[in-house]
Amino acid sequence: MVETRIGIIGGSGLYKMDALKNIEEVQVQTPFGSPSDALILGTLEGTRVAFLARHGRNHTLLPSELPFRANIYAMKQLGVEYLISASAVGSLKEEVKPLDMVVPDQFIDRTKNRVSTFFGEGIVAHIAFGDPICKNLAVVVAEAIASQNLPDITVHRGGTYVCMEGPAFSTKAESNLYRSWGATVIGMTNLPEAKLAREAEIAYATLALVTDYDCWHPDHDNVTVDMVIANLQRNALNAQKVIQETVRRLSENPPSSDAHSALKHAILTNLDKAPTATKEKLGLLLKKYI
Ligand SMILES: CSC[C@H]1O[C@H](OP(=O)(O)O)[C@H](O)[C@@H]1O
Ligand SMILES: Nc1ncnc2[nH]cnc12
Repeated sequence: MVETRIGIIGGSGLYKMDALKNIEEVQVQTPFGSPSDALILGTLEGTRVAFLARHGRNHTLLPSELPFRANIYAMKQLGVEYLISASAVGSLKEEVKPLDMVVPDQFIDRTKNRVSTFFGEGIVAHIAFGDPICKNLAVVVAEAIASQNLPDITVHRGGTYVCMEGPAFSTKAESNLYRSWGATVIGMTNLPEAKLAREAEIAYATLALVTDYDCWHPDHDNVTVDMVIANLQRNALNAQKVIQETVRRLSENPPSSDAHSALKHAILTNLDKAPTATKEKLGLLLKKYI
């Protein structure tokens, strides 16, 4: 059921893409359960894409409750090879201001108790994750932002996204610790999402939409949901335009990606000796290697 090569996961405040045409809602079932919501197949800039509201269209799922494996596997089942992750983040740097956009190139995992792999049950794999974001896809996203010439909005290329567990926001001690590490932005959802995309050999890049200065900045109030949503609403149209331009560029010239062969040197178990049930469950991921 190859429907599209391009997937979009909309984060907080981005629960739909207004520009999507010829919409079809698809309830996708996966071996890892149901995704956060129906996948919305539609045409954007003449290209078929799959859109998923990360928290559900009514924002009913906490970061800790997200069915990360089902979300990524569902995208894989639809044929997705490039995944754009839109995410609301807090800024950890003075120069990264609310409403700016960041295309990170690194993550620090501060999540707890999240299942971060499709593997196990008799099949062991260790993907390379030194460069967790697809460099070539990240360039397309960054160029798409720059092309919009958004007034008073800066695009920051590169940077480190700290992924915390949540749902409570950070303490000042945590926020300043992350700043001392040189991290750029903070969110609650891009891991294990990016790890699972890599295991699924899907190129992944984040469009991080800065909504606040978290709780460290002496001249700004501590982050609240109201603050995040208000800034997301101010930036929602810009975010959709950026995603639309990214899709246009991707469909014109899909970049190569190391992610597309991520499992080639990662599977440790001799698949001839692996449990049949697990091979069937992971069939979509393993079909090139069996
Ligand atoms: C509403 S503020 C916290 C919430 O927003 C971000 O979600 P997403 O990454 O899906 O845009 C953050 O990760 C938290 O889930
Ligand atoms: N300050 C913050 N911390 C974690 N996730 C966020 N999403 C938006 N702002 C955030």
